[in-house]
Amino acid sequence: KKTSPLEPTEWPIVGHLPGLIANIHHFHDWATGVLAGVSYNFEARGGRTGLRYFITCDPSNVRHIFTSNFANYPKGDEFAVIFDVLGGGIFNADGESWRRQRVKAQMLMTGPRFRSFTAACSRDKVERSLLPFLAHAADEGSAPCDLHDAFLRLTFDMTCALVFGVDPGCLAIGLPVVPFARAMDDALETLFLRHITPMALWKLMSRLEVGQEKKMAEARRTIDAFVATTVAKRRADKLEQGISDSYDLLSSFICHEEDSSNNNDDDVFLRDTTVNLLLAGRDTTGAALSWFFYLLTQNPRVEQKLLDELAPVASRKQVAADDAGGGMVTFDASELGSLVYLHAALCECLRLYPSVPFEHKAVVADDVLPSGKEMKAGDKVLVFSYSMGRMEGVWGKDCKEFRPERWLAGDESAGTTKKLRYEPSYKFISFNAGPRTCLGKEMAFVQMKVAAAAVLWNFAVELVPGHVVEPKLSIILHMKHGLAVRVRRRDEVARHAS
Ligand code: HEM
Repeated sequence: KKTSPLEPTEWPIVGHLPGLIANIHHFHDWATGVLAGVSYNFEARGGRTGLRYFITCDPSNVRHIFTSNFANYPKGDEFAVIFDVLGGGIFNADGESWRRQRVKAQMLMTGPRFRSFTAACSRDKVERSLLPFLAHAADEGSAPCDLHDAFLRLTFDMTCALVFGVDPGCLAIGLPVVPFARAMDDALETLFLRHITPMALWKLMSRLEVGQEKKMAEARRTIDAFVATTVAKRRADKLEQGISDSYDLLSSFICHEEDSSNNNDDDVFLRDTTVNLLLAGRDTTGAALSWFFYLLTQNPRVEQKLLDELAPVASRKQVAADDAGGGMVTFDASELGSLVYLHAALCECLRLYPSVPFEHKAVVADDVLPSGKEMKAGDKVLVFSYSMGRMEGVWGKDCKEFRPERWLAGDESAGTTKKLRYEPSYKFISFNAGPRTCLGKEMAFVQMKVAAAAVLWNFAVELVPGHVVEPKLSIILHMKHGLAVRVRRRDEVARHAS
């Protein structure tokens, strides 16, 4: 069966699976084409395998699911089983457990103390690790470097420092293999495959520890061991010296523990919370930075406009940087807060390449969506953020172009200062929408701005000719083949022309 030419054929017994398998190598773009061809809504059926999802990228449905009828669309038990590595942490939780975790995490993450810790950590890590790493790559001459890997290492170190209070040093020169970081990558890859493999099959593979599930089992052991060691160390710190001066989230959670006799339950809570926060913070921000620089290599006009915007801030700092000997400039988050074009360019990047390309929801009670689709209790919904950012009906005819200007209101030529245009979250869903909106959005912008501004100002980045950049199949929008680039110091190229 097929109702439109862009829709995959539905076969007896196996449903849409042959179409999915044939297009899995370019899954996100294929799914976007299908959704565009069927008015943004599609029911994917896996025939007798039992797989069935209602897939949507329709803003009116998104608004309904994430906000207006939020209580009817939790994450659901089945997804908690798929994402078992996250335990009962905030990403997996629903109802009262989710609400309590959210309140606690929000209290710790939005306070001024943690905010300034985030800003200081980000700047410090960029100055002490990212810039020296890129300087080393630039001095090496013609050898390409993988900027995607570098950004993931950077954000892993940054997030570990914020969450655990330890810097694993992933971005040290020589790029050491860090088993914990590798384990997180393996886990994410498996989580995607579990969405498209019948549950009975992947559960059997998991029990037998074969195939991809073998990797998952090993990853889980590595993650659990790392967290257990770190929690034990932080507890020991607390006993020995008190850790009230530490700003990282783990220390804050330990300080807020109500009953110190209940260490076992607390350890499970701390394990789940920290793994969730690490996943939330590391991969999302690292992936976004990678796509941002990929887009800049393809759009020199935007790159120049960003340099123009940075120039007045940088010129105040250049002398100090030259005096210090290195000649490289780093920026504080407070200096970048007013740069609207930088903010717009990051939003535009996340519109085209949302770090979380799809979201999942379950249906509690029968309901009718604004598109007219009847949902039954127990149904599963996938909301495709990647596709939503590329729909003409949502973003206009130029929706595939990288054009930060779409985020700006006001006309400089007419004397009005540019300011950011508000886009509702049910249309720009990259940070989720409604009560479950990303808790780290502000923190993510701080990290991205500090890293992006420093790299942009100090280095010219060029994509290695012929290198193919495309998304990887994962629940986070990583790059399948990395981002192979050559970097040069800006003072060796014509510096900041305008
Ligand atoms: C560019 C960077 C980021 C993007 C695009 C992003 C996006 C998202 C999205 C789409 C969700 C919803 C996920 C889901 O429910 O399945 C989410 C949730 C969340 N994010 Fe972020 N995020 C980013 C950075 C961060 C950072 C740095 C943190 C801090 C550690 C963070 C903390 C969280 C938390 C705690 C939630 C769960 C909220 C809840 O369920 O109530 N995020 N984020």
